[in-house]
Amino acid sequence: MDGLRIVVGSDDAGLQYKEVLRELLEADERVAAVIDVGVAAGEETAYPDVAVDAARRVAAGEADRALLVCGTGLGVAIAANKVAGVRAVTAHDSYSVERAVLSNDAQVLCLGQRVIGVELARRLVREWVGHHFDPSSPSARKVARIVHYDH
Ligand SMILES: O=C[C@H](O)[C@H](O)COP(=O)(O)O
Repeated sequence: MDGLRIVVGSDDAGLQYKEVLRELLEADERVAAVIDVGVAAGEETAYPDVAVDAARRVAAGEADRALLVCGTGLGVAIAANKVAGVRAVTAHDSYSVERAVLSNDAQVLCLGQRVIGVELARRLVREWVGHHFDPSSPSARKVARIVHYDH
């Protein structure tokens, strides 16, 4: 399997975790490329703008996945889901992260810096990179129904 191309992004409330998680992904041999869409320190871009930028890159095929961080992981998910073809989830436990990929073929994982500790965030991201959707699984026809409602 080819390495993943992953977009990372956050607002100011998620910046610290975004930096930590970007470094973790850059050091992961399962990851081919990491594209950072901000924010940088001192920037206050609103979370919907960062999330939609990242989601559009996934929808355009520029990246395979996106990892987004805000205070709760909620706003970035709501915004990313506005982009047709993108399935973004907020997940703060191991099982949900697994099922987000295996059941929902979600390309975007959203985390809340104000919700979980950094070590849990790191663990969830390491696990997330190891999950891959199986298009021949029984879940595929359900995901196809989500895709149907994109149009
Ligand atoms: O979902 C929104 C995020 O948690 C964001 O980082 C903080 O948003 P707020 O400043 O509107 O609470």
